Parts: sequence; C-alpha cells; structure tokens
Amino acid sequence: MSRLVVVSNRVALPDQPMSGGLAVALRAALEETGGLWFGWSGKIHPKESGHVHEQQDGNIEYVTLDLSRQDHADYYNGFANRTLWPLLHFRVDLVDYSRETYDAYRRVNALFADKLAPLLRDDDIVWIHDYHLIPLARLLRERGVRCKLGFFLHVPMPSSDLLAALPHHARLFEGLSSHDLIGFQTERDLERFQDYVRLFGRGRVISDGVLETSGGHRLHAGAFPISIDTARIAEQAAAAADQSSVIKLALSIPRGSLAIGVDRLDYSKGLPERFKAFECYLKQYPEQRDRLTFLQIAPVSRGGVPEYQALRNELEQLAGHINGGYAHPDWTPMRYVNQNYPHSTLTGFYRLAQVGVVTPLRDGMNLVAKEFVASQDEDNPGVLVLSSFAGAARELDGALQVNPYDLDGVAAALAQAIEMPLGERQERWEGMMKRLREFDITAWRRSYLEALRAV
Ligand SMILES: O=P(O)(O)OC[C@H]1O[C@H](O[C@H]2O[C@H](CO)[C@@H](O)[C@H](O)[C@H]2O)[C@H](O)[C@@H](O)[C@@H]1O
Ligand SMILES: O=c1ccn([C@@H]2O[C@H](COP(=O)(O)OP(=O)(O)O)[C@@H](O)[C@H]2O)c(=O)[nH]1
Repeated sequence: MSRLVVVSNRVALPDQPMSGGLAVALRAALEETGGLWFGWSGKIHPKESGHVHEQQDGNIEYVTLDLSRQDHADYYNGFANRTLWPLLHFRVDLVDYSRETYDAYRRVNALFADKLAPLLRDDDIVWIHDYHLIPLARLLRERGVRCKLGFFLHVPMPSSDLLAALPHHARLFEGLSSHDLIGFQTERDLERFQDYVRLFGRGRVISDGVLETSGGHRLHAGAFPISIDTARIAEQAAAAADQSSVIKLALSIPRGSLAIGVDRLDYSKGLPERFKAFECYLKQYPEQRDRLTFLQIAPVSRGGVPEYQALRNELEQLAGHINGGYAHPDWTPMRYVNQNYPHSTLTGFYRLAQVGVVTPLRDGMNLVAKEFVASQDEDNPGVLVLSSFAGAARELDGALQVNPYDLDGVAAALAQAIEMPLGERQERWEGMMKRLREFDITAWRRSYLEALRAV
C-alpha cells in the first residue's frame, strides 16, 4: 500500500488547539490511514525560514518548517490571506495585490518543494491542500518528483471574471495542471473552474471532469464535499453533558432557548450581518423576546491582517450596541466570546442549542454546520439556519436556508426555528443526519484518494 503524504500550510500538531476545518478534517483523515503530514510549523523563526521539526504521534509522522517573520507577513498574511483569500471569497474589493507578496508566496512554495522533494518516494500518494500551495506541484515536478499528485481546494472557486482580475492569474493557475486530480468542495466550484479553463486558461474541457491544458496535458477534476467524523461527534456530544463548562452554560439559560454560532473571526463568515439580523429579530418578534439567548463563539483568526482587526472592532461595537438596547438586569440577549474551545466542549454546546446559526457570505464547506447537526439529540433536535452560500447548503437541505444579506429573512428564520414543532424538527434532522452518516470524513478521504489512484 502506498504511503499517504498530506501537505498543507496549517498542520494540526498533536496537543495544539484546532480551529479551522482543514486541520480538523485532515487530522481525522490521517488518523485512519497514517502517513506523513508536511507543512508550516505554526512558528516564526527569528532569522530565516526553513528550520525543520520532526515529530511522530501514533501512525502520523509530522515534518514542519518554521517561517521567518518576513515570509509569514508576506506569504501567509500577505499573498495567501490578503490577495487569494478575498479573491476566492468573491471579495475583489478587499484584494490587496503586490508583486512583493507574490514573490514571497512563490519563494515559500519553492522552499516547501526543496524540503519535501527529497522525502518522497515514487509510490507515494501526495495530497496537497488549499490556496496557499497552488504552485507547489509544478515546483515538485521540476525537482524530479514522479509520484501521483492531487490537490484539494477547501475554499470556493469564484467566477472566472473575478479570477481574471488577479494580475498574473494565468501563471498562477496554470500551476494546477501539474496535478493528476484537482478536487473541489461542490459541483458549482467545479463548473466555475471549468469555465475559467475555457475562457481564460487557454485550455479545453474534454468531458465533465477531464481537462486539457494549452500544452496538451490532461488532468482530472471533480467535486468531493468534505465532511466530519459523524459517529465520533455524535458520541462526544452525548457524553459532553457531564462537562463542567457545558453544565455551566445549561444552568445559565434556565428558561428559554439558546442559539449558537461558532466561526473563526473572519469576514467571510458574515458575522456583522448575523449580529444585525439578530437585532432585527429582537425588534420584529417582541413576543419571543427574553426567550432566546444568542451565543457567538468567534476565536480570533489571522490577527495580523488589518481587515480582520477592523472586523473585531466592528463586532465588539455591534454586540455592545445590541445588549445596550435590549438587555434586562436578568437577561442579556447576546454573548460574544473570542475564546477557542475543544471539540469535546463545542459538541456539548451545540447539543444544548435549539438553533445553530451558520450564515457565511461565502464558505467553501463549513464544517460547523455539519457538526451542529451531528451533535443533536434525536429525541429533541435543534434547527439549523444555514446560508445558501455555504458549500454545506448543497447537502444539508433540511436546514432553514437563508440569504445572509437579507437581515429580515434571517430574523424570520430564527423566529420560525424557535416555534418549529418537534415532528418537523425530527423530520428535517433525520434527512441531514442520514447524509452525514453515509458521507462522513472517511467516505470523503476514500472517494478522493480512489479517484486519484484511478487516474
Ligand atoms: O489556517 P488558518 O489561516 O488559521 O485558517 C483556518 C482554515 O480556514 C479555511 O478553511 C476552509 O476549509 C474547511 C474544510 O474544508 C471548509 O469547511 C471551510 O469552508 C474553509 O474556509 C482555509 O481554507 C484553510 O486552509 C485554513 O486552514
Ligand atoms: O473554538 C473553536 C472554534 C472552531 N473550532 C473548529 O474549527 C472548525 C471550523 O471549520 P469550518 O469548516 O466551519 O470553517 P473554517 O474555519 O475552516 O473556515 C470546526 O471543526 C470547528 O469545530 C474549534 O475546534 N474550536
């Protein structure tokens, strides 16, 4: 059996807190197969990039690299998170492009290739993840790597006109053609990529899922929606009721209902719009007031990027404004928490909640939506309010689907969720849970790797 080598910028090193779906999902996938996980150590080196750390945990070997302060600023905060991230989330207005950060991005990818290529064997299966590492496959091929190379994009693929707004887009995206298989979260993402190849990439779509580049090279592309370890999450949620933080939360809401949101503090997650929609709900449904408490957990993410700092300030003001307007001495409508929680606690929080609120403006998948469903009590399941712009919306059709820009629509969905009769809640939940049981993290990994092996 060939060895699985996973490559990603973010690596979930043992005993580190995880927030971010990529790390959560890849750890779950690698725990089953074992293999090598290669990427950034999460550390800044005072002098230079490239210092290597090696670590073994069970059947997973970790090889990670430090980044210098400059490379971290220009590659991670810069080109990856101020250029590609907004572009791929349809936010051209936030794209900050500079040749300096693009050079750093290529430089760090070349460093990854230099360190990884000597570790690879011809019968390895190498699975590269996400927008940080688009040029890596080509750089590995240039260093003589011959094994199968696959790529998975965790974020949305925007429409081709938006991609074409990026200077040097052709040079960047041509690099993807060095893979044998490119995976997307949804069929829509795949379609938009095929459009880009035809309209701007000088390539051809031979048949659905088979592409030919301008140089005549053929590669495969498909949709592989990422998922969760459904059975484990359901077990954790049922066991979490004994945890002190879960008990304390339950005791703090003696009457009424809990709505919960859990997101990295990121502008793609639609948090200001969500807070404003909650305010609309409080205003428009006074008869339900005092019954619903909204808990938003939002661990700080990419704190070195100015747009994320501005978002944090905005959310603090909005939360203060809502509580100032509606709180009573014995009830506060909003609880806004920047702390990061382990899954074992989060699943207990999800299970306590009557409503899960997942309203990103754009999201590749959104694992929180799936975790919320998997954590529910089958005898009394909560209701998921889900943005139709999350990749998860394709599969979670039992959710109340909303347009996150339509604040009145989100407010109405919250009110509907609170009033929804048990029978309807169960029916909606069962359909979604069936899908998550059948298509869990193992099925995702298998379906992608089988397709890659078959190429
Ligand atoms: O590594 P960070 O900069 O801290 O960011 C965390 C991760 O955010 C993004 O996650 C995406 O992957 C999820 C799993 O496929 C998906 O559900 C979600 O919609 C995406 O936003 C990013 O793509 C990852 O690279 C980051 O590690
Ligand atoms: O305090 C937190 C907040 C989030 N998460 C996890 O981080 C992941 C977020 O993934 P998602 O796909 O929803 O969004 P991303 O952050 O990757 O864009 C989920 O597994 C969450 O349970 C966590 O472990 N602790």
